[in-house]
Amino acid sequence: MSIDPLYLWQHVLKILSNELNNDMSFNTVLKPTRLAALEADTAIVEVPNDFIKSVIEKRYLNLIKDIFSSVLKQNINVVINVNPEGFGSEVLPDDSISLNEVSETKTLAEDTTPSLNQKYTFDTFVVGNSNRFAHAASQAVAQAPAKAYNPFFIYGGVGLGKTHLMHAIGHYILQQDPTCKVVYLSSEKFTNELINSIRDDKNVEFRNKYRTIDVLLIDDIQFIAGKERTQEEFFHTFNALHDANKQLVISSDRPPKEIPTLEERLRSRFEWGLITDIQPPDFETRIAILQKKAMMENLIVPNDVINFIATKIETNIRELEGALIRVVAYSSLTDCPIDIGLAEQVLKDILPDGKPKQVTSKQIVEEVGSYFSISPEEFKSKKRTKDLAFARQVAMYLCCELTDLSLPKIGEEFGGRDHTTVIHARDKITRDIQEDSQLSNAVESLKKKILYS
Ligand SMILES: Nc1ncnc2c1ncn2[C@@H]1O[C@H](COP(=O)(O)OP(=O)(O)OP(=O)(O)O)[C@@H](O)[C@H]1O
Repeated sequence: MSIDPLYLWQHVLKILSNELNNDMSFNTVLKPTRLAALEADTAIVEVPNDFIKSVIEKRYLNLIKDIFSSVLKQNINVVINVNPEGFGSEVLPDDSISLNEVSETKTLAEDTTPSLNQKYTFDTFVVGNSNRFAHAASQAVAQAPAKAYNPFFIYGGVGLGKTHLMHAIGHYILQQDPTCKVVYLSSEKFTNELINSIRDDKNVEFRNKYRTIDVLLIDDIQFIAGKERTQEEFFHTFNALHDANKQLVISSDRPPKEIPTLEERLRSRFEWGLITDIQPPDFETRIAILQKKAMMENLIVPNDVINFIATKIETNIRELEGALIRVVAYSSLTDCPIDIGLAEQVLKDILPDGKPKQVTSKQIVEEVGSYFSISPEEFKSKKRTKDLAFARQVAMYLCCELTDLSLPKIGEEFGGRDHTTVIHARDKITRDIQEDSQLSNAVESLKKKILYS
């Protein structure tokens, strides 16, 4: 059995898009491409014209090679060939634009049609205990936009299906009414467009674009925390849409009240409607997701291998899918049958002996810092503001839990604090976790991030 090049290429592009942080040139240069063949150790990628070929070769070739090599666990050469056939007319014409203009090709007026992933529908979403409520609420919103719950706020850890549900809502609404103006975007893109509109003096255009739509699906809202001007603009967009009875769907990696430096007026608005969370899937749901993915992609994978993957990867559905692809791709490249031995071999580096990797205090400080929007230096500083002191205690607690460092050593890592401070932090957070389920979830997801990413 061989892996479908289309499927493999989509997977590579997804990783690439994440690596490039949704860089605007992605849609212009990298999307109109396809994997024509994967022969031995060479991937042949087809592009519509010489211009795109030269941009990819100059900017992205090494990254693409790295991604292929890591997905397929062997060195892969990548060759870019020009083949205009079958790419359609929407592709950027050859030489129509210079290399340094690539990231400027999208205008504000453009792109109000949502870029919804065709695969992210309610039909392809596997429902389990961890996401049942979020799924039911999403369906209610899709069936009665702006009537059921407005705004609708979904939160949960990385790769657990928030974007999938948002797209499913968008698809459903468009099926019922294709004239409906549905816009999906990340809060980062909203911020970038706002910045561009200020730079290009196109504020009015920006406002018109976002205040005249019927359904706004905005992903990863936590990124607007601390960005005053974006919050201000989003506040007005929110009000304009809500007042006009338009649906807002918002996602985040945490509930509104845990987003630091989010303005109170926005926080309270996010709490007007329904807030729902998605938890990591249980074992049965992980199995069901893997079986569904295998079925959708026509992959034949033995049950014991599915069980093996579902046992090993517990928290992130994106990683679950990635592991399945790796195993199938490796088997098709090496002509070896898919069995547990092969799966173990292929997934070895992401599952080191099943034991969690060695954790350092630096990693803990980085993850906790990114969660609370605090820089690593601040953890060491003498400052004791409430938020900082709390984040520091969480980081100290995690150092006690996840590293072999002694208490004095942990104190040292946090700006030379005494070991009794570390004991106090450890005991306090242990108590807080027992009393506060949201904190408990947050600490659990931080632990998983530190241990497995
Ligand atoms: N319940 C599910 N059934 C089927 N596939 C799922 C389910 N949940 C997530 N997935 C798949 O897992 C992958 C990651 O999901 P998605 O991108 O929606 O996660 P996310 O929560 O938005 O993550 P992030 O926080 O990184 O943005 C997608 O390919 C999605 O289709």
